[in-house]
Amino acid sequence: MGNLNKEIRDGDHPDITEERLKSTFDTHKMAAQIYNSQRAADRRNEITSAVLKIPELQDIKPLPFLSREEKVEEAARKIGILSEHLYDLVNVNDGAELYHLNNVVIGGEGNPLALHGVMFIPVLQAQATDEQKKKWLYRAMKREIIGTYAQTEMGHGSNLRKLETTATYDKATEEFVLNSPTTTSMKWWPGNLGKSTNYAVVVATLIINEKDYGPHSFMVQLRDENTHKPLPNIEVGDIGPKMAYNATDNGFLKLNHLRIPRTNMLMKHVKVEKDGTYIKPPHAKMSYSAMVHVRAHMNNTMAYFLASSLTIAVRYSSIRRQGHINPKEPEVKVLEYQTQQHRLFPHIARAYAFSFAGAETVRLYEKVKKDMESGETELMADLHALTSGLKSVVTYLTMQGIEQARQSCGGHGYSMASYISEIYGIAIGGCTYEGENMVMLLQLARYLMKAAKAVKEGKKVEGLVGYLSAPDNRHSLIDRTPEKSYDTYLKTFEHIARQQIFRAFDKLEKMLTSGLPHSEAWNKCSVELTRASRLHTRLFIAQAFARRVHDVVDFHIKEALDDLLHLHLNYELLDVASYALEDGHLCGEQMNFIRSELYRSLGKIRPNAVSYVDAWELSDMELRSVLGRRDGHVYENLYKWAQNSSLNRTDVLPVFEKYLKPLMMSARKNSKL
Ligand SMILES: CCCCCCCC(=O)SCCNC(=O)CCNC(=O)[C@H](O)C(C)(C)COP(=O)(O)OP(=O)(O)OC[C@H]1O[C@@H](n2cnc3c(N)ncnc32)[C@H](O)[C@@H]1OP(=O)(O)O
Ligand SMILES: Cc1cc2nc3c(=O)[nH]c(=O)nc-3n(C[C@H](O)[C@H](O)[C@H](O)COP(=O)(O)OP(=O)(O)OC[C@H]3O[C@@H](n4cnc5c(N)ncnc54)[C@H](O)[C@@H]3O)c2cc1C
Repeated sequence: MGNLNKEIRDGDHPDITEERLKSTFDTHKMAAQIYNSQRAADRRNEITSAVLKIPELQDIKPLPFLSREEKVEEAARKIGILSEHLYDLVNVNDGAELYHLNNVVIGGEGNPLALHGVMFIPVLQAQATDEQKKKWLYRAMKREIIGTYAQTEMGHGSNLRKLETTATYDKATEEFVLNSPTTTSMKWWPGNLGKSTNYAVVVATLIINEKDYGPHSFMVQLRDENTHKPLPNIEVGDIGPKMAYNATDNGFLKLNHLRIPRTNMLMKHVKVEKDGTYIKPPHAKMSYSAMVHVRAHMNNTMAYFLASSLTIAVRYSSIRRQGHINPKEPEVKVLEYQTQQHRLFPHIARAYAFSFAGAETVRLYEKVKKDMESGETELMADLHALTSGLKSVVTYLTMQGIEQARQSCGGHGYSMASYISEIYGIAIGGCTYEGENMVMLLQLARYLMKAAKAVKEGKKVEGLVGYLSAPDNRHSLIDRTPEKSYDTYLKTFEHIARQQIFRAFDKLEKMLTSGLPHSEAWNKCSVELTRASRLHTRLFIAQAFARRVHDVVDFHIKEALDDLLHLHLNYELLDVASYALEDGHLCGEQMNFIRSELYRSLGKIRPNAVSYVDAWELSDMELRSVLGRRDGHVYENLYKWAQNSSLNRTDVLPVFEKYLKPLMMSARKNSKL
């Protein structure tokens, strides 16, 4: 039998090989859990190997040394090569493979086709009629045209009902007139809008006969297909540098009474007839499908960002030696410190948990998408609630985990050589895009309040909120009864979420009964409401993790995942325990038990720590991190990496003659006086 950890190679740093030799599970079989099938895990590695053989696809130099213009150019250069050879070189079959290919070749900082794939194509697939698909979708899929999704404006992103861009129907010419009447009505933020795209699905407020019908989607050609020059009545450009994600040209767009044909409104579900008659869609929010699409996939992208940072931090912690635990022995790997383990391991468990919760969410999304094609909309509310909560909780916890990973690398974590700060910058955009986190938690809260009301009225609720009408124990049974598949833990999470949901509900009801208008009462309860949403979502994540572990067949994989689940449940419960202590559901003695289980878990995870992150099978090319190198040879490569600094091109910089020398000369002259 070969090594269980598949990353072991001759010549690697002995400290990291020592870690890998301790693995109790086959890392490639674990990858099959993370990526949902052995075939998917195999394909990732095949694609990585194919890319490594193509010299033009390698980074010209480490990305942190490129200027913004160079980053934009480098991403476009690679997209060009990739598009030419997508099928013959690497034979990409589906969205997951394409995503992986992009991560390896280009990375997370963006590329000219990012929004084209993430939103433009999905919105056409979901909302264009067959005729419109023939006109735009097939051209888009062949990359004859490049598009984006232009919804957010300078003045409004969260409140879509107040978008200022108007699409006014002109019955006489059978056209819509698209207009940005104010500075704040300019589209602001859409990815790749600035310089790359020549088409956009523009979301604008539909006006027919002076009546406001709310946001609708329109296809707009922005630039000439040959010269790429903006078309008349269109002003378009880049919004400038951002805290990260700078290979992407997020843009602005001003439309000046631009006329487009009536048939440019996406009309699969909703219609404006020639005479201006408006035909409603089967569900009022069907046009929000592109956002739901991205939200449904965000758990997996966040899991990936978190796992990338942890791979870097855990590998580095296994070769970084500093300080002693036993003064008579050599300096230890920093991974031996319990504080380091406590800082990193719970986030490893979260990365796995997000991936498993993500797989369930994508399954539900695919079902709803199929239903919607035939006009069936029953599960849309469930999906919206689930994805709203998950996008908020997962992005926030990912942000925490990446920052802990960075700090766990000490000083070198702060260098771009770690690349963690770039990953952080890219990932935390997710707290804002696709719905600001608080706004989305409040969307879930609407759903939870409806369910709570139904339960109070004696109705039985089912599905994601079924636990609200299930029997509850007054006291948690953790450490009070033999544990069966973490049942006592999951019931405790249920209790905590249920209590908070009803607490928020009662508070809201009390205010409403006192005569406060609903919107004011809602605002005064909104912190409690967002807490309810977070607890409900964290329960779902824990349940999804437990369901996955339950379904695993391979003994060693199951055992290793079970260890992570054990850590996850104890760590997360401690994080939210105050809710259960408040009403005596948990007592101090049980808290001690949970804490000691957490510490025991850290010890159990420790020998497999490197293997848990190796199982994500993230190649050096995609990690782009000196600290996270697979071979563990960090120090000599840190020195090599610094040689790329343009400041090192000469020993003496011009600023010396210009500013520093005069400064010192004058100081010396003054001291001689
Ligand atoms: C690689 C990196 C890629 C990055 C890509 C980033 C791209 C982007 O960011 S694109 C822009 C994303 N923008 C957003 O997400 C905007 C966020 N805002 C919204 O989605 C909406 O304004 C929202 C949902 C908050 C409120 O919508 P609004 O139409 O005012 O509805 P609202 O009055 O609150 O709710 C009405 C009902 O519709 C329901 N509803 C809202 N959205 C949906 C939906 N998508 N599906 C089903 N039901 C929905 C609500 O639950 C509510 O139901 P109920 O009345 O039963 O409680
Ligand atoms: C990296 C990145 C990429 C993006 N890509 C695109 C794109 O491709 N296409 C596109 O159209 N857009 C894009 N966006 C825009 C993005 O979708 C919006 O910025 C986002 O939806 C948040 O809206 P906002 O900026 O209006 O925030 P605001 O709503 O102004 O948020 C400011 C504060 O107000 C609070 N707030 C607002 N409303 C409420 C409320 N009802 N209740 C309680 N609190 C509230 C928020 O919680 C937040 O704290 C992108 C943004 C980023 C950062």
